[in-house]
Amino acid sequence: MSFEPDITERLARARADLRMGVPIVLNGPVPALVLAAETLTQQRLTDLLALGGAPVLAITLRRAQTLKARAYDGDLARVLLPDDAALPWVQSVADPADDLRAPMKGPLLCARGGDVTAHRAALDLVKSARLLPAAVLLDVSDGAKFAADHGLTCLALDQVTPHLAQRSALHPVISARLPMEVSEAGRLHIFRPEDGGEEHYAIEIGRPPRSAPVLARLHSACFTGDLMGSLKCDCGPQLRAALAQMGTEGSGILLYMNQEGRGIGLANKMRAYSLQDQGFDTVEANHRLGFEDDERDFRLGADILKAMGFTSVRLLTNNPRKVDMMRSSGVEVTERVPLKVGENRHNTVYLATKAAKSGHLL
Ligand SMILES: Nc1nc2c(ncn2[C@@H]2O[C@H](COP(=O)(O)OP(=O)(O)OP(=O)(O)O)[C@@H](O)[C@H]2O)c(=O)[nH]1
Ligand SMILES: [Zn+2]
Repeated sequence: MSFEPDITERLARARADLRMGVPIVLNGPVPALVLAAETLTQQRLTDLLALGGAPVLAITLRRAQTLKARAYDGDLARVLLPDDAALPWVQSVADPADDLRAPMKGPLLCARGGDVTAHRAALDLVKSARLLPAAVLLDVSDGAKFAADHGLTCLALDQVTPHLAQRSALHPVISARLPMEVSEAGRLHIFRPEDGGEEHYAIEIGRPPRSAPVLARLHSACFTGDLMGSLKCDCGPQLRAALAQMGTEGSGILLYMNQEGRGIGLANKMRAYSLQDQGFDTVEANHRLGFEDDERDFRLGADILKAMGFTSVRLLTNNPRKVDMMRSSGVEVTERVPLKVGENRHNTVYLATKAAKSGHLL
């Protein structure tokens, strides 16, 4: 029946459920009930514990390393919930906010052996829902029946896993003229992903010929820097300098990617800022939260360029990963154009950390 949602649509629904604190069921060889740790309530935790069995809190290897929990599963760990687990226990394993003030009393006991496909998919899902990367899972005997009885979204794990590994296709929605301070010949293009995720934008300055390398900037959203004039990073000045250079040259493409906080979302970026207030640097803060230092998929930017007919760029960046990713995605980078602006006394350490730990060019 054509009205039935396909796996892409069901995954979007599952992300929305997890963000609202509603459980989902991942139906594989060992069906599992899944709840995002961040949006778990005491009532749902109590109900989950009443089901019996051995619930676990899945966390990433990064978070496990901070907590000194044994990650027997390589990229993740399954921390066993104590019988009397209450919500604050789940929150303090998932969220590093109080790591220093009230360190977890260990040791945390972790499951080993068995299949972790559901746990891995659950972590992918909560990450893509822009929540903390931690999820509570409980094995249930009949996943489809459990989901139907409780009105929950039920996903077949053998469809979920290959789907999460792919990136979503982006489709052009609309474009319109946008006269701007840097150039009156501006045009804004909107691209929408199929997976229900955030839209990305391309700002075209002038009418760059598709046959020659275009001056291009792959810019990740930074609400604090781009809009609020934050001095903690260099994003706002980089955005304005890139547009100004395109205006001066008379043509260019600025891709404004809604990958806030290097792909972890604004709420998680603010969690990282709060950890930075406790003395951790930008990379350590991401790791303590359970993220990699950079969770962005730059290939989306290459997808937009190609959709617009560009095959070759002069890329405004100090980040060699952006250059590498463009090239491996089939977009030629004829030149890396450095973008050194916006250093101030608040972001000197941030910029030095990116150079030392993330390979940014000074
Ligand atoms: N997680 C996290 N994200 C941050 C922090 N500071 C800035 N960001 C984000 O970092 C990203 C910076 O994006 P870009 O300026 O496009 O990328 P870049 O890797 O610095 O590379 P170039 O500017 O091209 O050299 C934005 O998404 C910001 O929101 C931080 O301390 N933690
Ligand atoms: Zn920024």
